[in-house]
Amino acid sequence: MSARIIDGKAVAKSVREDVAAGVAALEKDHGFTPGLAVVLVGEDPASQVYVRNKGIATREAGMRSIEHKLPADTSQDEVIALVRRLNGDDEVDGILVQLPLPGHIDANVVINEIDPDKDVDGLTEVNAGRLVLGKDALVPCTPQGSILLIKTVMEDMSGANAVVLGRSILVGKPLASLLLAENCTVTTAHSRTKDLEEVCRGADILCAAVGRPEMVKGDWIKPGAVVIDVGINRVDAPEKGEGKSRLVGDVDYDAASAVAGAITPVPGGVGPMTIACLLKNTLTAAKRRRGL
Ligand SMILES: Nc1nc(=O)c2c([nH]1)NC[C@@H]1CN(c3ccc(C(=O)N[C@@H](CCC(=O)O)C(=O)O)cc3)C=[N+]21
Ligand SMILES: [Mg+2]
Repeated sequence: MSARIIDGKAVAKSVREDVAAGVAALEKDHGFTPGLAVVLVGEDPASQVYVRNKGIATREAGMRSIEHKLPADTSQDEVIALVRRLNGDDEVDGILVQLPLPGHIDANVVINEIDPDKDVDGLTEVNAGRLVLGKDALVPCTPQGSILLIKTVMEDMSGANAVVLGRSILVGKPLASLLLAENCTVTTAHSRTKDLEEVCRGADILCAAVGRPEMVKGDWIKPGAVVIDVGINRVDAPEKGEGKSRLVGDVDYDAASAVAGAITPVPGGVGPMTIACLLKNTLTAAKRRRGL
């Protein structure tokens, strides 16, 4: 094991402390407290855990958490009506609609109802457009957190070959835009990419965001590369006992950390940064909405 381990939990803690300080300053100087509204439709257990953790983190940062839990059979129109109400509520600075939504609801339609200035997930067409155009956007949390982690081990990404594995709207596409803004030479690789392993071997920065447990092998990695593992996959762990599971990333961590220069673990890497950046975006949205 030679790679430096990038401690996402520690970096996330420091981001959250900065947010808390910013929130306290807003309270003191302007007398208001930012509020984050989270909308959860249905009873998916993993989503319930995320939403609970987001609520805790929001309050820990000194902000208000407004939680709307709707039954799984809520209609798309009802969800849209709630989003519109939150758009018009001055106490609400950020709106997050927890994904995935139940199958009868079109997530794209619901997400695009969110006021772009309250879109703390950065998923509306307006924010995606602003990001690509290099304008002030609310930037999706996971890619934003990934960039912050790279910066802890690389002073200047300029000219580096960055490979993003995966082209999702949530992670791959916005991450490629952010790396380009850092002056990287960016390749977005995906399931149809030819010579995928060879493409990865050229990466000074390799970001894996495909959702396939341990797909990236040690010999796909350039010696000394920075490896950002965005995947959070729950797999069976019979060695821990019957019915037990564990979390693994998209990268074969043990093999990769023998080759890489720096690597994020799973858990404790990108995941905690996602929530920290959500709080950061909520503070940013609260200030911008009030012209601060
Ligand atoms: N509108 C929307 N925005 C999201 O950002 C969003 C979403 N929907 N739906 C679900 C996914 C998933 N997600 C995670 C956030 C933090 C961790 C996290 O902190 N993970 C811990 C481990 C947690 C555990 O032990 O299960 C870690 O990686 O160390 C994981 C996953 C945000 N998501
Ligand atoms: Mg993908």
